Amino acid sequence: MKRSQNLRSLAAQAIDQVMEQKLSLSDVLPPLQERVSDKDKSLLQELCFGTLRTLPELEWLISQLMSRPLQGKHKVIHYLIAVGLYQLIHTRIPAHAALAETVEGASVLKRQQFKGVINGVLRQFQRQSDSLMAELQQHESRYWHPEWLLNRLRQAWPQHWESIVEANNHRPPMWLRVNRRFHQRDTWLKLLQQAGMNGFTHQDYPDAIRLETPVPVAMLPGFSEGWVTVQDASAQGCVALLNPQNGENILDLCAAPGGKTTHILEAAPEANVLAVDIDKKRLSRVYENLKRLGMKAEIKSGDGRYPEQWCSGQQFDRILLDAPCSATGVIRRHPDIKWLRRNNDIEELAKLQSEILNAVWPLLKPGGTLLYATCSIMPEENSQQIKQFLHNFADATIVETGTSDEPGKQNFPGPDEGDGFFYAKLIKAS
Ligand SMILES: C[S@@+](CC[C@H](N)C(=O)[O-])C[C@H]1O[C@@H](n2cnc3c(N)ncnc32)[C@H](O)[C@@H]1O
Repeated sequence: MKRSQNLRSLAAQAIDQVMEQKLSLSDVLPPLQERVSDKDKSLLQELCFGTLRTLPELEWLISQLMSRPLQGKHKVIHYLIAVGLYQLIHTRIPAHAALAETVEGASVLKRQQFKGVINGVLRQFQRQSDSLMAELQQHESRYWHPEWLLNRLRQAWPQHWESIVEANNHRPPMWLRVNRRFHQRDTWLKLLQQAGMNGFTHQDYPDAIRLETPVPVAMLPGFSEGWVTVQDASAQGCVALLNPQNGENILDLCAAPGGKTTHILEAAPEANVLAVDIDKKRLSRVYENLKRLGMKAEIKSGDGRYPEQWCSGQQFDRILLDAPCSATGVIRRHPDIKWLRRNNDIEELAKLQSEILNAVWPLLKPGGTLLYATCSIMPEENSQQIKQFLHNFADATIVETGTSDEPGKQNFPGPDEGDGFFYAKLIKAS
């Protein structure tokens, strides 16, 4: 039996590490989850995700409620107060329990001296919440995004930025990919319905099903047998567009953790797939995913910018380049992205993407297909990147995904849709 832990103090520590040390929540949260009972895991996750999602609102409220913000080694208490406010505004946790547990969090963090301050701030919020929440509506903090990102979104997507922000601020839908090797999508959907759950198909992506209500994977028919995989619909669009065929040589570059490697092999089980990624630790998850689904691929670690390090003269029929990117299309799944990315990352990533794209184009056979994809919604990483590429490489033509003047297909996140994603399908002259 795990001892009961103060979840608010754990959440404050996780948020402190994301915000102050710029660590990813997906690295910080799992070791904390191990310290709590199964019952408490989902509440701890909700406190971390929710507080990071709404942080600008919480920060603005704290600035109204405290004359001097807590800094330095006491910053964790600042985040504890944010966790307290998050519960009062956005959860159904009874206010007295939210208050008591949050105040107690200060003792667990060995900062008893702040118990009175935390109690005072949270109670003052309760007294003034109507007027404070009304005033918040006059401030940019109501969008829950950092200023640099809002500015970029407004500039890039004057028509769409508000719906993008709205989608980013909601919990994501749960999408599944039905493994064609076992069932047709509609057959598995019937199995899901027989098990008392419901799902919806996607108009463009033939293997995708969105669950009406997210559930633990163990409840899904045949999950452990590999009948379905959790994967966002837009991510599935990559293999729909790549259209891999049995017998072909396929390079899956930037492959880890292997979500698309396994999809390629579900669509074309007899394809020869080489999966390459720079990150050895993430590559171990490609092995795990292949093993779960009983599939085989060649796996190599290497830098996409230097193919000579991992490819000895091989040529490919198809290349999937799922490029490293700002991940601005998946903020609703990873709200820490808003706080880990910086404004000038976008240009740095665009440079890296173009170096990788230029380096692997020569590995494509004449007549072959390269699918460039990102989970970004920034034109610099997407349409502008491909426009420049088409300008530089006369033997490249864009098909099915826009034109040379307006290259690519850009998906935006939506409540019943997949994540924000970009695809450009390029064919090499034969
Ligand atoms: C969007 S993720 C890939 C997701 C993966 N395709 C999937 O479907 O599961 C981008 C990947 O690019 C890898 N990466 C970053 N820089 C790279 C480089 N220079 N060469 C190769 N891989 C790189 C990262 O390690 C990361 O795994």
